[in-house]
Amino acid sequence: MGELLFFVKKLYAVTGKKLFLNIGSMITVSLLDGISIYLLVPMLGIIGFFQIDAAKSLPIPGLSHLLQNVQSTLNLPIILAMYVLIIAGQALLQRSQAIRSSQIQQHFIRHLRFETYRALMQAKWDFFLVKRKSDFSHILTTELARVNQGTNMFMQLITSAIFTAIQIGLAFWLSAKLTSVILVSGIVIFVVFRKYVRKAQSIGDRTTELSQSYYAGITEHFNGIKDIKSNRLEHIHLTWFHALCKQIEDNVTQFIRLNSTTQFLSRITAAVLIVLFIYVSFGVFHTPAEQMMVIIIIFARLWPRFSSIQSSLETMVSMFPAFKSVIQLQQECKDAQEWSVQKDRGISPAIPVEHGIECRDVCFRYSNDQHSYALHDINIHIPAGGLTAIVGRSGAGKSTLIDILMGLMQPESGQMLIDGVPLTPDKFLPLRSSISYVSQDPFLFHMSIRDNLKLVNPAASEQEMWEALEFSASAEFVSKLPQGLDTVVGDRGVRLSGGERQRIVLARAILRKPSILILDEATSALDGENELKVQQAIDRLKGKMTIIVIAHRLSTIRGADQVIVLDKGELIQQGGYQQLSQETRGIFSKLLGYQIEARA
Ligand SMILES: Nc1ncnc2c1ncn2[C@@H]1O[C@H](COP(=O)(O)OP(=O)(O)OP(=O)(O)O)[C@@H](O)[C@H]1O
Repeated sequence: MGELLFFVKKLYAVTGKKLFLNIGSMITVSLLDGISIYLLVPMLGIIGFFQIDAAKSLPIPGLSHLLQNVQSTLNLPIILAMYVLIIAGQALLQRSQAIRSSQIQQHFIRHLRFETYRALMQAKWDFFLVKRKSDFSHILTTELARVNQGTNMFMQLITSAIFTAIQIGLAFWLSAKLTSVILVSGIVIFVVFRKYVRKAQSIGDRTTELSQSYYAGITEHFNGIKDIKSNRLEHIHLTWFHALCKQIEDNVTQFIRLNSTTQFLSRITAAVLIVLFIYVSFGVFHTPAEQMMVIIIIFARLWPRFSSIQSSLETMVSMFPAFKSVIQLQQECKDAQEWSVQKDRGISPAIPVEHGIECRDVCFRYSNDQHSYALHDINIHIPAGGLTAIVGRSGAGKSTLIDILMGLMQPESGQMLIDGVPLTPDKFLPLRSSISYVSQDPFLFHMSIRDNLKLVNPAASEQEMWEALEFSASAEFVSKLPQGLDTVVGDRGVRLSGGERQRIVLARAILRKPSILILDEATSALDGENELKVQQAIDRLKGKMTIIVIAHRLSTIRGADQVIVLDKGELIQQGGYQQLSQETRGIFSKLLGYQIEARA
């Protein structure tokens, strides 16, 4: 019940007055429907089906008088025409109400979809480190589709509920005793059927679990398809997939079985009730035939609504877990929102770095229950306009340091300063506006090279794009592609080699004209010749921007103004390339020695 209320509140918050307007038109449609049934009485009276004493048979103040007048003053064609007019008016209203219902539903889903996506986009980087990405896709697709279906059911439910309430009201007016009998039976059935609604909700919970596993599984498998195929792991994944599909099938069958059971029970109950009803009306209450007929017509139309209310309720309730997971994700994202996102409207003015970036006593752990620190007591100064290289063994903390330098994560203690001014969370986004970052695993979108480049600088001219490609030693290979700049690179850039992909991403980073360029193993996939070209181009950038490079191949950082050596999260050496290579006891010269040995 709490969930239903929360859902309705949210629906109202998003759709506002439209929801009430729709309910108003539902009431009108139902009233017209009732009137059209009442018109049957004078119609049948005129035809001579039975003799009507409206005052006795339809004891509704005003209406009986009106019907008697109608019967005595109007002839059959006019009553028939009125009937058609009312039905046509009702159909017209029903049409616009159906459209409005769908608009409300679509507006609500669009809102939820956008709100969720925006919340995700505005969440901090650490949030993504602890979450499964497939869960986001799952919520944004499957779960929202279920919420859509549930909202549709909700609209149907209120239509049916209003229709039922009005028809019951009319019938009550006509015969309070008979209607009470039916109403009490209806309420008893509803209470008895409540356990089916609860069961529907638990099936809904299971649906969420299963489809989450399905999404996570297939996303992971297709991300690792090369490993699966090359290591002959297909059968393991097929077995998993087969078992999960079977569970999904069983779960759906269980829901259908439940739904059909309630439908079945409801039909049987309807038949028993009608029989009882006729017996009680004739035998006990001696109800007049025409009044009986109107009540029977009303209930014959009403009962399917009763069962559809039950069915809609089950479907709607089975969608609540999906709604809950959408709202829960939104809340988690809001709790993890970027510090400065409220003030930032997408385009933050870049922070110019004139003197340098400094880390003062920076400590960082990925989680509070970890003993070891990924970074411990880091004190460094990165001069503006210079080339700083960060080196160290695998797991030393290089990428973590870069993430902190980019304001993606906040130090647990200590602080970062830009030109001597502490970097507060409200400056994280402006700082990132001045950075171009190329990761270890460069990412290209499934579009043309041109579109990939223009992503960061939509106004870039043809010449600027070719200059950036020239910088990253990719102009030659791009010009040889059959479609040149318009070549589509495939999913994540799969149609290019690793080295080509890296070079395009590098061109994209340069095209942004950043004041800080961060390269995390950005030339690792290049051959010697291209790496040298890129190296020389980076050296030429010195003085124009602040460059920070993470490199495993130490030969690529010979031109660095400063080398920072990390080990197990600690800063263990800092200085010029030549200076560190001569400190024979230091880790840097050891690492250098291993690499010379490996090449020999
Ligand atoms: N998301 C994470 N959650 C928990 N621990 C992490 C996470 N990412 C990194 N670590 C840990 O933090 C430490 C530093 O990792 P980091 O990725 O910064 O090292 P690195 O020097 O960049 O390594 P590599 O050269 O292999 O990329 C490692 O011990 C690593 O296991």
